[in-house]
Amino acid sequence: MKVTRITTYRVPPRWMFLKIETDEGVVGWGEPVVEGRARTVEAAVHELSELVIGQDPSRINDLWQAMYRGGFYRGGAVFMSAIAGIDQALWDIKGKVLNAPVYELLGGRVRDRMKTYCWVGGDRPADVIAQIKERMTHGFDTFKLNGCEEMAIIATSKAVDAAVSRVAEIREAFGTDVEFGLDFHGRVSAPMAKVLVRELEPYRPLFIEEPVLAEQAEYYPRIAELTSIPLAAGERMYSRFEFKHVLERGGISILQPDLSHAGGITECVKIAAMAEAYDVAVAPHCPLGPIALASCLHLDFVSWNATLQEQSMGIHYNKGGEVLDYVRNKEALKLDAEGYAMPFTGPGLGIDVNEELVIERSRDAGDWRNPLWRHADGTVAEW
Ligand SMILES: O=C(O)C(=O)C[C@@H](O)[C@H](O)CO
Ligand SMILES: [Mg+2]
Repeated sequence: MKVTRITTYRVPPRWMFLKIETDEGVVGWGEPVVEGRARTVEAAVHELSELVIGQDPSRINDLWQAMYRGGFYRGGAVFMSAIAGIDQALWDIKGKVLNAPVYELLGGRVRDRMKTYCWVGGDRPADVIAQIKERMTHGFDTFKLNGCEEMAIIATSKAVDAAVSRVAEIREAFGTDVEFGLDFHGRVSAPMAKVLVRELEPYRPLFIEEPVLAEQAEYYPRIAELTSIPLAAGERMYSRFEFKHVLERGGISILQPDLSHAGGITECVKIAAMAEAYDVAVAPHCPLGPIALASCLHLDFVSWNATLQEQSMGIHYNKGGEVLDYVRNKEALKLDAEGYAMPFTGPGLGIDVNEELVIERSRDAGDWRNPLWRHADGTVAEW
């Protein structure tokens, strides 16, 4: 079998799907994207396709190494997201050829179902109590929200109080009937992270995500020394070679590799295994579409230390498109009454992509951008 063509489709709300065709008619789908830089990743995919077209799609490991090492420069959000989408599609093809779900090809399931969580609140966390109540009617009991709005490098007590009181309200309203992660989203400086983790400690959030920016990773162990709240990070790290430093330094209890940013299934399964050796959990990051989510779930089903799966159904970013829109076999991503995902039964990634709708929606995909925030003094603020 040979790869004959790689096609990319930018689609609403802010995703990109990739289709790999072969000379034997087997097709695989992937989801490469850097949110807000879809066209850049699209260009990277088509440059990398020179290494894939004409090749045997079954040789995923060799194709991965060629894409990663073959261009001299490596790593980073764009290249690793492009590789991720191609990798996902190659696994999809392999599973279809061998008539097995990807998790079977990776050694079979360690669990019967996978716990998921959903977002509440938006860029600026608001209405979280009402949204938690609403999501609980659908069986969710685990949530994530942004921990704060813009946060100055040395923030005011008012800004700290706003972050803490929101969490206090959640505990006041739901007690321990709910669990929730707080996403600092890289908005919090190292000095303010020390303040916030101490103030938040009494409310026991399930985890604090991106307590500081990934480029401040040396602070993870220092912040971890100040709190018992598990720290989580990973959505802006892109390969084993970045995650290894985090594991060696310590401080992070939950790694959150993104299957559409960190080199795909091939790379993230290795990251999950590395994390297990350090007694660190994995909770794959996934604010994206159905193919990304399916890729995460195949990793979850074979990783003993997978603890939670982010899924973006109803996330505040999904304007103009929802996770199940592009999926014919919507039942494959149906969550049970307690918010768990079930093992796929179909071959490959287990997602039957509605290609007609993808093509139609790709004609007017728009170019999603995250907002550029600024502090009151006009300086750029971390979004
Ligand atoms: O889901 C998360 O944890 C996020 O931090 C969302 C962020 O990754 C946006 O997707 C960036 O566009
Ligand atoms: Mg996040």
